[in-house]
Amino acid sequence: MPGNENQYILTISCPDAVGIVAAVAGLLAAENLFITESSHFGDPDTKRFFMRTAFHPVETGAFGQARFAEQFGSVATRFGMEWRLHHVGVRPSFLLMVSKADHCLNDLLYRYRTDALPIHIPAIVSNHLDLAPLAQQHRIPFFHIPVTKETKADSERRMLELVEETRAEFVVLARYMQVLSDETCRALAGRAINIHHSFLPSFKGAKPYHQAHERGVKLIGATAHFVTSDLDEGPIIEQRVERVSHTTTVDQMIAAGRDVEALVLARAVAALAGRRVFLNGKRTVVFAD
Ligand SMILES: Nc1nc2c(c(=O)[nH]1)N[C@@H](CN(C=O)c1ccc(C(=O)N[C@@H](CCC(=O)O)C(=O)O)cc1)CN2
Repeated sequence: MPGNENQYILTISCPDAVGIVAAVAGLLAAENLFITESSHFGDPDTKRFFMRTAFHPVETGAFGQARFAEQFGSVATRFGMEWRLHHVGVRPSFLLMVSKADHCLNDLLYRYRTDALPIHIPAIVSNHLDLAPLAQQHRIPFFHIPVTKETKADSERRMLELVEETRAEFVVLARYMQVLSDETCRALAGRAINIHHSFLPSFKGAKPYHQAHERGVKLIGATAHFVTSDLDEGPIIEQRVERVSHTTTVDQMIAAGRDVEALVLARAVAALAGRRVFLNGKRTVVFAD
């Protein structure tokens, strides 16, 4: 089994139909490509089909992405596919956005530093200076973009410029506590995710633990979701819960929630980096790792 240098991941989504898997596998076989892992799902509601196939060329060095695109093109056209080919050796790039809370950023940076999360982090952006030292410790460029009602549009324009300049593929709101405008959400559609500190759809908004405590819940949680104009309504990628009781104070909920938020966000970033996440209307398809 070759290392990452010869591993590829093919991701496909298209209207569901008979013969898709056979056509894809047949093309890969014809190109002498060895499938190491493959997952697929057809949604009976959206009538949409999703497939993720990992493969490597049998003969090292015999594979060309241009030739693959040429050969695969006929299959893609026949089924109306949206498809992408990802080289496993190329680390996807995630621009991180934070405010003052450091637990999600700290966790992502630890996994990045220890190579548990094979990604590239070109920049950390914040509307406060509190987390600049953490970025400097990891030698990651830090950009302070304050946000007020008056500067919001310019601040978001600068953030989008940084996404372009750093060529970040994804944007992660790692407890970034400003609501992004519709325009910015459109610019980042399908490539920006947020960690919300509740088990959505319960307790949307800025203070979910206070809402949870007031409601007297017995489970708290966290949700990683795509960012859309509708606050905390985006398609869900990952969720997790933690048991609490009548004795649990709001501060204890916030403390317990930190670990849940950090884990949920790290799992969502890992799933995106592994090319296992697909948008499926208001929902997602997330293939297991
Ligand atoms: N367009 C979107 N932007 C953001 C989303 C989203 O789903 N869509 N998620 C939030 C994160 N978040 C909850 O997870 C959240 C953050 C902030 C607020 C809020 O009301 N903020 C106030 C300002 C608060 C402050 O200055 O500290 C506001 O923006 O007026 C609600 C929910 C990130 N952005």
